[in-house]
Amino acid sequence: MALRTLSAKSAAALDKELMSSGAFSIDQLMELAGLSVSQAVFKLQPLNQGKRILVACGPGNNGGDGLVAARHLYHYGYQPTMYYPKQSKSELYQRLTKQLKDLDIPFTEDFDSALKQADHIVDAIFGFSFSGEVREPFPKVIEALRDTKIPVLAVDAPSSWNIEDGPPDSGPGKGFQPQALISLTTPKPLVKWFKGRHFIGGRFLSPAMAEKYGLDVPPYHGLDQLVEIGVEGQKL
Ligand SMILES: NC(=O)C1=CN([C@@H]2O[C@H](COP(=O)(O)OP(=O)(O)OC[C@H]3O[C@@H](n4cnc5c(N)ncnc54)[C@H](O)[C@@H]3O)[C@@H](O)[C@H]2O)[C@H](O)CC1
Ligand SMILES: [K+]
Repeated sequence: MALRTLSAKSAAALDKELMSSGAFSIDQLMELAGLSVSQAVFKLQPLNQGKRILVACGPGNNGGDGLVAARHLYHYGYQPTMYYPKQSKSELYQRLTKQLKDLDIPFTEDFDSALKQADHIVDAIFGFSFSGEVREPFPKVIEALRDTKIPVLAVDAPSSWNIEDGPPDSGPGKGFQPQALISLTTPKPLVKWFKGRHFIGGRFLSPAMAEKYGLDVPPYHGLDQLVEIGVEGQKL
């Protein structure tokens, strides 16, 4: 089983195609992506080992995956706290945010204090559309993720890593190596530099679409919305 990687450009093209000829809405894709993220947290952080999950969300769809994951985590019995400093005004994000507020899930602007009270962190800041130097207000957040001893699950990419070239040589993300990563749809080239536990999620890829992009449909089992890569028989 070889899961091939997809460049940032091809990942964006596949996303677009899923939402045009594939007839999916962004809400659907994000719901399934976020559901996968929540299942990865469930595997990495059993409820009886600490329920406090700090979910750091960026301004784009990677952040949206974090918003969706937080809702599922709440329903599983976790206590999510949201850090979402650059909130999108689009209707989808307003709805996802309201759904969390209706569950009394707290939103904080004080990332450092929230970090001190977290058992696990979800890095949903930047995904495949990240480029260049990390802009405000995120440099100090990336630094904190780099330096913390609390485990971090990165969504689609460790935030601040270049999608093609991996970890940055300078800046706040230099030396950031999260404990776990969940790649959505398929891994991006940066996984070559990633050393932790690696999951694939986003269980919506059709065999025809996979073939068109030269990918394999990951070997999902039963009800699972994710598959761990690098465990026996599923080496990348
Ligand atoms: N098919 C799938 O796999 C799906 C994946 N999803 C997730 O969507 C992201 C990609 O989302 P996109 O909105 O294209 O971009 P990002 O969230 O990665 O980031 C864009 C956001 O970030 C800002 N930004 C970019 N660079 C910087 C920088 N250097 N400093 C600060 N800010 C920056 C930019 O301005 C935008 O606002 C993918 O990775 C998955 O996680 C979908 O949820 C569903 C389908
Ligand atoms: K991320």
